[in-house]
Amino acid sequence: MSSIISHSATLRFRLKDLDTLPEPGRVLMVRPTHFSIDYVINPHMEGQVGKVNKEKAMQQWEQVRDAFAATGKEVVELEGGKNLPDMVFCANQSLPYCNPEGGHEVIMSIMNSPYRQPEVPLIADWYDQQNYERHHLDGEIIPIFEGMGDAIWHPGRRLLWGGHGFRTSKDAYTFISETLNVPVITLALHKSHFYHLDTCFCALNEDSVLIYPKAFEPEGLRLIRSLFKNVIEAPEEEAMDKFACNATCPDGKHVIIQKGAKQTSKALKEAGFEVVEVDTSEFIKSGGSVFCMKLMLW
Ligand SMILES: NC(=O)NCCC[C@H](N)C(=O)O
Repeated sequence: MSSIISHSATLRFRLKDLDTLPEPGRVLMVRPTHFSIDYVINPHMEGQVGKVNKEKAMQQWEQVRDAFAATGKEVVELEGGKNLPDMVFCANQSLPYCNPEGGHEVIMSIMNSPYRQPEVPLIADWYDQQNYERHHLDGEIIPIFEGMGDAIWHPGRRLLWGGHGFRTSKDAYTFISETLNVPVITLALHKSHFYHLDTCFCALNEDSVLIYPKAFEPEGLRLIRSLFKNVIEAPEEEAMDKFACNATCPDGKHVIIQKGAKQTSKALKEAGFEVVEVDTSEFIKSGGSVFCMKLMLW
């Protein structure tokens, strides 16, 4: 069922009308060997050029990797490309999918920044080794799409949430919806600190989502509230400084999140989740945390 839904008035299905989507069993991570801040392409990077502590970043990355492994997921490690300091944020170069026949497909990104564009062919090579069917957007028509930074699967259902405004053009979702045969709910982003959907929206399980509400337009909030029964809200300072909404719930139960997001962690615990705190402070300097540092796949 392909369709684009941008207004709650045109939402014609309930979650249980949609086919189920299996839980991803694997986690891809790119080692931060070449991670650094060499340029500024989002507001979090301002004043941070040259300020990454590389040894600390490696330790933090290993802690995140171990947290995913502890949930029982298979972690696949890739080496980052030389001179590609942002490749560690491997949520961004692609959108993988497991189709109803169990086949593996992927939509490759068109990165907004020329600094990051060479990351995509390296990740595409990896998908070829994994026998994924690759799809590419027509760059003449769709200028930008940043993979799972903006396009996030609804846990357990064949439904995609698609952020747009800063790093992804809304038109990308027409191609994605038709190619993968899934409905896409589009969400406009309008605050530059929340430039990817994954900075303000974390789908936890089929019924629950963690959001920073002010990053959305009223219509986007209506759509989110129409499909998630439990909407947990992160306060501004935790969403902004602790990247609280850039958490990941890989199994519907554990939430891996930047440490120190106290109110968010409390709300998650009250909602029945097990909170696993990690420190990603070196990566937050670049505008990313747990969610961006990995890619869930099948
Ligand atoms: N939010 C994400 O999905 N990724 C973080 C990307 C950080 C990187 N410095 C960038 O601005 O592209």
